[in-house]
Amino acid sequence: MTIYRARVFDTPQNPFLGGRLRGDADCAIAVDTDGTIVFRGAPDEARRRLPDDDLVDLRDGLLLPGMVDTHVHFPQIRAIGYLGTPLLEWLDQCALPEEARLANTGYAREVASEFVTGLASSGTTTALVFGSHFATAVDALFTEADRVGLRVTSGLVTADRILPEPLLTTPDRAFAEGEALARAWHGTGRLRYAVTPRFSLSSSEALLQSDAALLAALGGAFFTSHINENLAEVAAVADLFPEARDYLDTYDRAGLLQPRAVLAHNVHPTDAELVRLAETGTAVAHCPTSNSTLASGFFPLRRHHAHGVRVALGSDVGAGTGFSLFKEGVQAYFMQQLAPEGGVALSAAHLLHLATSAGADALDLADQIGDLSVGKRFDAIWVRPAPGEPLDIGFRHASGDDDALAKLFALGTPADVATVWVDGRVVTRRDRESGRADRPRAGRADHPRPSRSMTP
Ligand SMILES: Nc1nc2[nH]cnc2c(=O)[nH]1
Ligand SMILES: [Zn+2]
Repeated sequence: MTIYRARVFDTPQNPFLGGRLRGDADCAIAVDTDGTIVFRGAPDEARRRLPDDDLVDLRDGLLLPGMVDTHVHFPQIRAIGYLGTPLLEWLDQCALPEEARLANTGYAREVASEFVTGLASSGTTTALVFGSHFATAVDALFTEADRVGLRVTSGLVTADRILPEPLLTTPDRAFAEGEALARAWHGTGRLRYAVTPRFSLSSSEALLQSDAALLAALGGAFFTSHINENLAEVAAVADLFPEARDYLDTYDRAGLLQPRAVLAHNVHPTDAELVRLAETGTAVAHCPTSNSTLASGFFPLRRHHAHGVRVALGSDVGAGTGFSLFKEGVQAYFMQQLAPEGGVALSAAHLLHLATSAGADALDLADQIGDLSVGKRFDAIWVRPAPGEPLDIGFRHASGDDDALAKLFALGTPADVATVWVDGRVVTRRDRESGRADRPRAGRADHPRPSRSMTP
């Protein structure tokens, strides 16, 4: 058992439904050797109940739930930062040529290591990851995620038209390769499989049907793809699927929609699509830096919520500009502030909820992660800015919890994420002197600065 003593922020009560930020100025959280939170309360009570257990003093900073990224592309870490083109041109010029390089398994392994390091060192402990068109590359991703211990749901990306030839497959091959990957990884440790057609634009009806058949065959797997991101894309999908009522219907007709489904973007939905998303329980990943980079448009958050559609955050690396969900949170705030039809006024508590509990809910993990309550897994991040940095000054002069959290979203970067735990084990820690995050490690029980002698 280890007791962590810290200032703790989380959002067990949904702020979009009247809940508030839970800010505990001086809180003890006891975690058993299995990684479950077994006590949360006053430090002196923790000491009374658990007099012999290690106590780790994290009061110099903030303890938050691990971040949950519901849409991020593994093969695109080296493509981040290509500015100035809309979606379809960006795919042609930037993303797809890079994705083709993952045919080389050595290259894919390097990228997998960079990618998992990028997630962990930014404080992302759980992610729904868009995989690669190459089964060997997806295998490399699962291998690395398993080694480090992150919670990753991912799968083979499928396409059978429009994309460059090396990225194409056939419905039969997609099924066979996806099934083999899922048999190897779905349910292994913290890993799960996601059936992943790239988008309807690059999918025949037969391919979507084969993806749906695999989803049905696996049981408990996810479906993820893109939808309604860009107006030229939406028009092209309408041309290719004349029978479909709308973009969503291309997936719906194949039988892909379900509560374990996450569609990225949905910047340009119809009301009928929002109704159907809610009916099927499909969640939406809102990716605000990507929507800005590619000038895709303003995300209609109010309409999603009015229809009862679940929304969480995605970084959409590499159209998105990095892994940090602090940045995605503040960009979501900016865009709602500027939305032409009137956006949702987002508080810092809303942003934390979108980056943690809402993501846990979208990934059907709300019973395990998303906040730091008793009974949940200890997936957590310790944010400790360097002394004298603007975030450190902000924390020291904040007027209260909401103000401190707003400063975190305004100023926080991966450099401020000092330690990251999954299931109670350190997966990465940043060296105070060099500022470097150590290479994410293979889930060893390993805690920062334990001190049994410290009295709370
Ligand atoms: N943002 C984004 N949208 C897509 N639609 C199809 N593929 C992609 C992709 O890689 N990134
Ligand atoms: Zn994407």
